[in-house]
Amino acid sequence: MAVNFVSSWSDGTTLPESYVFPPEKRPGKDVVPTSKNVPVIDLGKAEGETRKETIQKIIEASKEFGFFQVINHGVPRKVVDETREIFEEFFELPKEEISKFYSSDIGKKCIVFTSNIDFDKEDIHNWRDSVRPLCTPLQECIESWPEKPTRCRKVVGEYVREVGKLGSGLLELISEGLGLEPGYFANELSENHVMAVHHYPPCPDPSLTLGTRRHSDPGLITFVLQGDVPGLQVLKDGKWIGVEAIPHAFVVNIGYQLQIVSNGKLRSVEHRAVTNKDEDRFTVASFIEPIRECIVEPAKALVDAKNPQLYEDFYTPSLYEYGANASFGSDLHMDEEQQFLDAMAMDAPVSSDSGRKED
Ligand SMILES: O=C(O)CCC(=O)C(=O)O
Ligand SMILES: [Fe+2]
Repeated sequence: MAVNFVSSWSDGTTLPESYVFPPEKRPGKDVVPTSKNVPVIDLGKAEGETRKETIQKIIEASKEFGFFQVINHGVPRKVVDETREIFEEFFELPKEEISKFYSSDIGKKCIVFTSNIDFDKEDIHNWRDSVRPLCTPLQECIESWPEKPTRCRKVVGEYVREVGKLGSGLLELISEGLGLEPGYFANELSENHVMAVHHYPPCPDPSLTLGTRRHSDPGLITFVLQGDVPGLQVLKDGKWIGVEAIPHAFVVNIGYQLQIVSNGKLRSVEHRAVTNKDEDRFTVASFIEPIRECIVEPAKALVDAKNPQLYEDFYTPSLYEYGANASFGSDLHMDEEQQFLDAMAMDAPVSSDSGRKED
């Protein structure tokens, strides 16, 4: 099947109309500061005397920005470098090879898409091509991942294991920081792991389009390898700030199910990725999230007379009713996402099919 991958038709000189965002959604020509404000946290200090202080930094950053970066995170450099190389090679394979994975079936263990999973239904497209391997259960998923490049399954399998360890460790620090019992997240709340790897080819006019449109992530927590080409921007007090590209660091952000579990203490913040004129940009996102059939609710320990429960408990399939593209690992459109959070807010009218469902 011939697929409209940006990387196959773009010669870097023309921006088709269907990639031009309406004026209010475009990045425009304003220079966005690549801010050092998004905290960089040294996870090497998460043990011993500096543990408390490190946890404090994580909680503060998650409240203020919904974002932070981690260094000394324990994922070996070799695994990070090889994973990036594998995906760069993947996107360079003949398009017939990549197209074998083209599908909008989000249940498939590995799909490739361009712009978004629902490309055909979109008015405006994102300037990107993506591959989305599911990772749970890992052994079963690996068998459906690409066999080319040859080391793909082995290397990416290792990457998923390492990022899984990092995720569990960080969630443990967060649960301690929130005052929850140890292991609060070490169950079905964090059992599902999905990746989305994006290729943003050079774009003739980055002021008019976006690589990834404005969204926030629906899962629990996300880890993004940005590499050395910046492009990720975060909304802070109504303004966009750029996230500095630190090779080998992970950008971490809070998904809105963690916002709900933390009863609004931690924030899931909107972000987007801009394109650039000169360089290919590759990012590797790992989404850690609740299993598909699970009750998600504000932690009881965080609700009391002074801190009323802010969100309804909900059954995860209800989240998927907020759009065909409510597939974790892809961007939910803002209106769907806002509808979901509004419906879950305690004082909002909850539509009959959006709340918790009985078995
Ligand atoms: O590619 C990026 O910089 C961000 C990607 C992202 O936000 C996502 O996949 O949810
Ligand atoms: Fe995202």
